[in-house]
Amino acid sequence: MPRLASARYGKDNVRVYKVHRDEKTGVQSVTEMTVCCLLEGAIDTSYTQADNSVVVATDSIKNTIYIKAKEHPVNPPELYAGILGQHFLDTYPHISVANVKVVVHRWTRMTIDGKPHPHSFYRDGEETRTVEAVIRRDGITIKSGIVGLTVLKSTGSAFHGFVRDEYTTLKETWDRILSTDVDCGWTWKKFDGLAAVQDGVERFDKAWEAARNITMKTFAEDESASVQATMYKMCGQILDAVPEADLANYSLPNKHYFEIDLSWHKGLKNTGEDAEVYAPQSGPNGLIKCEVARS
Ligand SMILES: O=c1[nH]c(=O)c2[nH]c(=O)[nH]c2[nH]1
Repeated sequence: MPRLASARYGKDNVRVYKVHRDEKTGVQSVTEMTVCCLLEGAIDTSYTQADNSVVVATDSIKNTIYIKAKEHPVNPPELYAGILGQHFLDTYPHISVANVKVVVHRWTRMTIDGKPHPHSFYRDGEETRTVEAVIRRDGITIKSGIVGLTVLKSTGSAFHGFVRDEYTTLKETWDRILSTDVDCGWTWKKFDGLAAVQDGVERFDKAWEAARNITMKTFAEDESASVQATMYKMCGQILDAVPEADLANYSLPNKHYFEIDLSWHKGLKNTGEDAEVYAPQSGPNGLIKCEVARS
């Protein structure tokens, strides 16, 4: 007999937009997010015995995502994720885990004639702010992150001293282009419950801002010996800046820019110190990951 080893279900790709209108100033603020909410619990019979009596319909889960966004703040996303997940545990005794993922998309306020515009915004990149929360009756775990922040430095990056053997063609370099799409995260120490998430809620925006600044400053200023060495430094700085986080992680593609030998055309010099025109590669790319904990 087969055995149901694990199961979760819910609604994915629920797109939500919320506006806040400041009646006094007329200034409006907007949040756009994509939400995934998957439930676990005593739901096995819905799979094994076609028993729908234990199923909170995914359509109802979608409705709940909208209703909780109306009833409660959606910022910071860590708080909204906690509120949404807690609702399912409080409402349905047979549900024991809510897995909530929130992806916040950028809408940056326009500056028009030097002034912040009260109700117009632009998408200044595909970078998102992410939250993965797991809500259980004995506590809430939250991982926050930044995904899709594309960065490039045109110098200040080297890569040499790596293994050279009969498989190696890569030349050592003391000066290369470094580019990546940042995917980084920081995992919060477990919260006892929703009240603990709510208490000192400003920690979440502060950590996000710190992680973003650390990522960009270290990327820009580090004389990088490798992606590995630079990302490890970033993780350490995030752990210093966010004392309530006990893990920091990065996953970084190494997006290669190849030199082009143009010497065949009138002896044009375009390699080594003369390199100016490069060929950006869409793949293959390196992919380098690490997770750093407190010692
Ligand atoms: O920073 C780097 N790390 C590597 O592991 C690696 N491997 C490679 O071919 N180029 C690079 N660059």
